[in-house]
Amino acid sequence: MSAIVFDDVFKRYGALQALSGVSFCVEPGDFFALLGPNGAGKTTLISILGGLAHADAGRVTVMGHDVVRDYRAARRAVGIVPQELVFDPFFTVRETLRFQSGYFGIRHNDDWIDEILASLGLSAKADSNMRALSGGMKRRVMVAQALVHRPPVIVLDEPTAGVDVELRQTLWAFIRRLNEAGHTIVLTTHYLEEAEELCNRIAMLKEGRLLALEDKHALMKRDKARSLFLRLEPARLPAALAPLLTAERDEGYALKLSGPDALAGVLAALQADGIRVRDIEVDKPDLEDIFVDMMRQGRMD
Ligand SMILES: Nc1ncnc2c1ncn2[C@@H]1O[C@H](COP(=O)(O)OP(=O)(O)OP(=O)(O)O)[C@@H](O)[C@H]1O
Repeated sequence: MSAIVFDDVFKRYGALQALSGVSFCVEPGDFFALLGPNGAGKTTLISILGGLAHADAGRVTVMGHDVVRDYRAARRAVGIVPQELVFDPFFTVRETLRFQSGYFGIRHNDDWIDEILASLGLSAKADSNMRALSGGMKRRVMVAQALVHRPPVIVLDEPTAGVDVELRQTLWAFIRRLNEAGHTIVLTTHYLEEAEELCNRIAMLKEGRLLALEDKHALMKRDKARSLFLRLEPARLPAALAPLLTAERDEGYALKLSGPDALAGVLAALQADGIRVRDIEVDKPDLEDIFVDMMRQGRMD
């Protein structure tokens, strides 16, 4: 059984088609990234998952529970960390978390609450009022709140937007531990390096459609384009290589290669013109290059 299933999900806001038939699954134990530019429909998908919005058509399940017909069970199976800070300013941090536990019918949850507070660096703030916390601390509470009922699936909607490096590291260390303990994690992020570092599967959404969904390593291998930087002696690029030139800098030439095999052709062209290579660097594409490329092409797989 998949942890999450989105099956042909459509959602329209007035004239705007926010989701146009999105289908994909997240498997148990995945650390899954949902990427896409502003307005792609990521938050809309997550809202439907959490029962905060209804799909016009299609089906969504969490741990086998339909988010509409089996709302309560579906809701219990998932913890969602929202993008916005939503809280009651008059409660303390601990009260907020106890209240949230009560919402799920869980009593005597203080041991787990203490563990979450400690893992998120919030122990010293347990008795502070929410309104007295800094923005970063409030965001930690949002994360804690999503975890009080120990959901098997944890969804984080841009959890590190506007958050300092320290919290980012604390948060990811904790989320990683939860993933290792068997929790399924889904995150939306604009920080591609975060997705690259943490996630094992990546989906890309654009204008309400899924552009790609792949194992991270397959995705990174798929786009074989490499960039090459050469310093030459004499400093002259053979005419045959001019179409590959992307920039001249630092007394050298940056070339775009169509794949790893293209390197042999470049070297042969240099040799034919009697040009010696003084210096050579080959860059692997990172996720950001691939992402930008795919978004530009609107590639549909
Ligand atoms: N309640 C709403 N009413 C009208 N339009 C909405 C509503 N919620 C979202 N939209 C629109 O639906 C589209 C998808 O929005 P959504 O928030 O899901 O995108 P996103 O991928 O999460 O973007 P971001 O990265 O900016 O958070 C956008 O064009 C947005 O303006």
